[in-house]
Parts: sequence; C-alpha cells; structure tokens
Amino acid sequence: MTVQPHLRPTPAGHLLVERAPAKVNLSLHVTGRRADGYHLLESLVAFAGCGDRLSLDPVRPLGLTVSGPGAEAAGGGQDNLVLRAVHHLMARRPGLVAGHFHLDKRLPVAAGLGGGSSDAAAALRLMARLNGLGLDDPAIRAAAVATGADVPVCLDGRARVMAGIGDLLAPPLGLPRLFAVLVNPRTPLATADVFRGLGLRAGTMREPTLQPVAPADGCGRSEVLAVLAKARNDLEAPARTLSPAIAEALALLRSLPECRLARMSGSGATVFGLFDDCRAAARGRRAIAAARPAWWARATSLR
Ligand SMILES: C[C@@](CO)(OP(=O)(O)O)[C@H](O)COP(=O)(O)OP(=O)(O)OC[C@H]1O[C@@H](n2ccc(N)nc2=O)[C@H](O)[C@@H]1O
Ligand SMILES: Nc1ncnc2c1ncn2[C@@H]1O[C@H](COP(=O)(O)OP(=O)(O)O)[C@@H](O)[C@H]1O
Repeated sequence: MTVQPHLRPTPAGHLLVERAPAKVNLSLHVTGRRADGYHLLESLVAFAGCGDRLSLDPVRPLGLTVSGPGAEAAGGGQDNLVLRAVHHLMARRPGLVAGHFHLDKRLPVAAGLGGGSSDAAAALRLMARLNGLGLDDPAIRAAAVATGADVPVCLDGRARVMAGIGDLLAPPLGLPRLFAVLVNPRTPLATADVFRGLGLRAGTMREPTLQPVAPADGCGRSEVLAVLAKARNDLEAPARTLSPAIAEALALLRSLPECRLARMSGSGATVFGLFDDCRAAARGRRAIAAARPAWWARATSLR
C-alpha cells in the first residue's frame, strides 16, 4: 500500500473525512442581473450543525459512491458536484493525487441549503489536505468558482456576507450561536427557475438597499435578530409561486410562540425559524414534525 506524501494516517486507516454543513442564507437581497444572466446578490450566510459527510480513500482510484436518503436525487455520476469540483481542480493542477470519494447524502437536494456546493467545497478541502495545498491556493479558489456560485462561500464554511454572484466574500463574521429549525416541505426547486421568476432583465441594477446586510462583528443574538428583521429574501416570492408549501411552512413556524423570525433560505424551498435556545428549537421541530410528519425538519445551531 502506498502512503501519499501529505497524508496523515488517521485512526480509520487512511480515510480522510470532512463534514459538508448545510448553508443557510439568513438574508438574501438581489441587487441586479449581469449581462450574462447571473444575478448579483448580497447575502448573509451561516452554516448549520447538520449536513452531509464526505470521505476520501486515497489508496483507491478516482471515483465516487453515494449513500443516504438523498443519494438518488444527488446522483453518483460525473455530474455530481463532488467529481465536478475535483475535475476542475485537477485540470488546473495536473498531477494531483485524488482517490475514491464516498458521500453520505443527508441533506435534501435542490433545497436552498447549498448541499451540493458544500459537498463540492468538502471535496476541495479533502484534495487540499491530501496534496498539502492551502485553501487560499489559487487553483482551489478557481476550482470553487468554476464549480458553482455558492462553492466559494462553502470553502471554509464560516459565516460572512457574500456578494457579486457569490464570488465576492467579506471577511468571516463572529456571529453568536443561533438556534434554528430547518424545514423542507419536500418540494425540490431548481435554482435557475427561481431566479428566472424574478423577471429581472439582464444588465439591470436595482436601487441599492440602505439597510446593512450584516450585524456588527462579535455582536449578540438580539442585535442579529434586529438586523435580520429589517432584511429579507428576495427569492421568497418567486419560490412561493413555484411551491405553495413554502408559505405553509413559514406560517407554521410563525405560529410557534417561541419562533423569533422565520424566512426562506437561498432559492428554497427550505425555510428556517430562529429560537432563543436549543430546547426551544427542539420543541419547535417537534411541533412541525407533529403537524407535517412527511416534511424534513431539523433542529440545529447556526454559526
Ligand atoms: C441561490 C443561492 C444563494 O446562496 O443558493 P441555493 O438556493 O442554490 O442554495 C446561490 O446563489 C445559488 O448558487 P449555486 O446553486 O451554486 O448556483 P449555480 O449552480 O452556479 O447556478 C445555477 C443557476 O442559478 C442561476 N443563478 C445562480 C447564482 C446567481 N448568483 N445567479 C443566478 O442567476 C443561474 O441561472 C445558474 O445557471
Ligand atoms: N453532491 C450533490 N448534492 C446535491 N445535489 C447535487 C450534488 N451533485 C449534483 N447535484 C445536483 O445539483 C442540483 C442542486 O442541488 P443542491 O446543491 O442540493 O441545491 P440547493 O443549493 O438548492 O440546496 C440538483 O439538481 C442535483 O441534482
């Protein structure tokens, strides 16, 4: 068995493992549309305690297997964002060592939680660890941008404001731990369809919003809630048109006395509710699960 030069043996042999946390857009303002059709946005992004899990076995040939409840929807072929990211990286840095990836797909697919982007970012982190590259390596960053608009923000998985189409990242923000319930009514939505529903002409800019999109670095929970209360998700309206269950999920969350704020994440259909502590969030999740047993609901922390 060959041991790769930058590989640190782990208790599980030579398997390298990365978590791929769900991304939550706490706010999302669409500020315009580029001539190429991509939308410009400003979004405060945080990452959840729940997510997928990706492992890399460097002693096997390059490949991918997928298990878990989202395996079929994510697909295990070359179109999977894990392999897309690896190919983008290897095209920029020929000679890198790869291996066999296994994805445990726990997150709902096409859900506004950036699961595929987070998986792609986890694949790039695994490749970086295996080959002794930094996450700031130009090839890693370029591969992230080439794989998808949400992949750069998922690379280090830290809360921050993203702008442009997701390629401009503000420095990481010290956010207090937020306690959330994520609810997906099991209606997959294609991101492109939701953006298209905005009906914004290519090459137009919107009036800038004067509200700050992010709370101050290191502020408390109540300040975060105050900033978020003045913010919005501009994709909520077109997403609700495509999936009426979103309005139902938001109404259910807002009917819970302990829910401080409820909003959609990304292009939906997942919505999140914020609670004061983890017990309140757990109670909220139980109430949603009792009302809609077929929906996906998780109590988790965000940071
Ligand atoms: C909306 C957001 C918010 O975080 O998240 P999700 O809902 O996907 O989780 C992202 O901008 C999604 O990023 P991502 O899912 O990586 O998008 P991509 O694969 O690059 O693009 C899919 C399609 O969405 C549209 N798109 C995407 C990003 C963007 N800023 N403007 C767009 O118009 C384009 O039609 C593009 O062809
Ligand atoms: N690893 C992956 N996980 C999820 N979806 C994937 C993955 N690889 C490719 N896809 C495809 O990417 C699309 C977007 O999936 P996903 O990242 O879950 O969406 P969203 O960002 O809205 O949560 C889906 O159509 C899915 O088939």
